[in-house]
Amino acid sequence: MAEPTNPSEIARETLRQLAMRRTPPTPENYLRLYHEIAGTQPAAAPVPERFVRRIAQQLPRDTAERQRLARQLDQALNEADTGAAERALDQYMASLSAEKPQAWNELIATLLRQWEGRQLGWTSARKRESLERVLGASDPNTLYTRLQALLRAWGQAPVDPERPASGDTPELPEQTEQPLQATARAAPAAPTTGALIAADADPTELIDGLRELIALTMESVLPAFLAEHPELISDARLIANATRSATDARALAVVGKQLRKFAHRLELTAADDSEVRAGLLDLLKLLLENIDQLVIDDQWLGGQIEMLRDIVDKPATPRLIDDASRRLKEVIYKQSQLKHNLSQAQLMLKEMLAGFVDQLASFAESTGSYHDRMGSCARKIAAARDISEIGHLLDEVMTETRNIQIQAERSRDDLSATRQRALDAEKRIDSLHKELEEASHLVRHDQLTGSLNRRGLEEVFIREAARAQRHEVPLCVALLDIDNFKKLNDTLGHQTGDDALVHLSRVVRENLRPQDTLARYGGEEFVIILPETTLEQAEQTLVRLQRELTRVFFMAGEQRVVITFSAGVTARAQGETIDVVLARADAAMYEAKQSGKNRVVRCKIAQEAGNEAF
Ligand SMILES: Nc1nc2c(ncn2[C@@H]2O[C@H](COP(=O)(O)OP(=O)(O)OP(=O)(O)O)[C@@H](O)[C@H]2O)c(=O)[nH]1
Repeated sequence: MAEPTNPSEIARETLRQLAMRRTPPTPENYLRLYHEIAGTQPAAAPVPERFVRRIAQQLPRDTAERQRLARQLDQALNEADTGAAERALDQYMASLSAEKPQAWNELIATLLRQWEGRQLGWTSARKRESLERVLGASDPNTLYTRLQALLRAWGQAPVDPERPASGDTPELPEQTEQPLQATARAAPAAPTTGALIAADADPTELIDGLRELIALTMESVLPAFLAEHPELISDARLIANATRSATDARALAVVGKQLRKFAHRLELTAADDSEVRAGLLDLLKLLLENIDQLVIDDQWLGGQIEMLRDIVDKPATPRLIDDASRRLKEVIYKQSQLKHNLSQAQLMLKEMLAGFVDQLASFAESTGSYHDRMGSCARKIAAARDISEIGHLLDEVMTETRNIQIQAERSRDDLSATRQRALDAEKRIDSLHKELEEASHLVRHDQLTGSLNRRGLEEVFIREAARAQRHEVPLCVALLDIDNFKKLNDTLGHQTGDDALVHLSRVVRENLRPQDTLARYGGEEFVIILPETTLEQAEQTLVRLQRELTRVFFMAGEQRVVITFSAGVTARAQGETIDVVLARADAAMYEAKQSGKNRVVRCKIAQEAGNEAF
């Protein structure tokens, strides 16, 4: 038979052969036999669509370009547009081959540069945290891309004007009236939108940036405010992860839902927290208002109560609370010592009184037995028959009388000594009571001017230095010395000199910010601690104080007296103790005196040290 040539003949022959060869008539057997008869090659089996889609989904979308091409491929497959799908796939493959090798050297150099930089919203702690997270990437490509994104975020953040890079003098506003809370919480603050998303970025980059921003906020910012709600912290972290891996619209929609739910829970939690805070504050107020009903003698607590009332009446700042707790602890310590002395003195008084009563009792006993013996002598004398018997009895009477006289004298001396000791003890108890009352107010303050004394100054300096270091902000110290104070004392009297010191402290305190501290360093020398202040601003502050002192006269009776001072200001360099800083300020103050008084001199050395002045 002639070879079948047209398709219907081949098909017929194929069916015949299947029957003759007793081959099961499956589509595969039919196809194989058909090609055998036609002498053709079977076409490659069509690839199932599901399989193609799966491959498309697995394509890495780790750059904006690859994301765009992969999306085009998805769309072409959805629309069953094979031509468009092929084109998208070709371009995708070309993007892979065109990829430059990752320039790790450049990336690391940029990392070093950006690490040193001072970007708004990116404190060192926050940088370290985000870097650690990026370093957790599972493969080098992801690591490279994430690191790139992170550095782009750092690089796009505006320069932080309050945190100088090395070599810059930071420019702070003249009166940094910023509440402390804001400063303390600056570290975990969310980066500004501009820090992650440039306005001219393409939409894909914008979405990437926004996703990263949401993830960072959930991961690093929120936990700082949710310390008491660990379950919310772990949910926030889960959402951060979900946000990072949400690459298509559906996944983003899921994240959106989670975020909405989470925001609602946050709202409820915040409302509960604020209710608790308000409740506690009310409780404290109630306690403070009624303290006199609760304790028998509230005199010793006067200072502490006043301070606590001050705190609850004003909006509290960490600095205020820190200061108050330090002062409370100190007064509590001093008072516990005084109370110990007081109870010792009271015990002594009690013992003395007991001794006094014992002595009286034994004296009464001796006089009682003397009385008995005298009675027996009298009876013996009455019964005596001759004078020799009476002489013997008289000797006995004399001896007993002398003994009782000696004993009476001794008792009198003892009693008057005991009385004196009791009076002394009473006096001591009185003075301890007074000290207890004063301890509440005077522990850290100079009694004449009410400003801090040296001890108070040292404590404030240590606290401010630590704070400045922690927040990487400058800290300045000024030493001022009243000009020609000896002359003022000599011409107007020592009392007027004292009044002048009080006047100066009042004017200075009234013209400083609440966070600044004035301390009397000794004699007519004062120290001012200026937190979060650059050297230049510190100098300006001192000049302003000088002006203020010439404006607000000191009145010595009817006489107007202008008080001036010379000052040295310096910035604290990292790690410096108060002695080192004050020695520098003192040298500058000396220079101010030498160059004509009523001046402020900035310490030159500190300017260099001030590069790291925190
Ligand atoms: N009234 C009064 N005088 C004090 C007090 N402490 C120190 N002084 C006096 O302050 C004076 C300081 O004198 P000096 O050290 O010569 O300084 P000055 O006269 O101000 O001279 P310059 O510092 O060079 O301007 C001394 O006479 C001290 O007795 C105080 O608490 N009250």
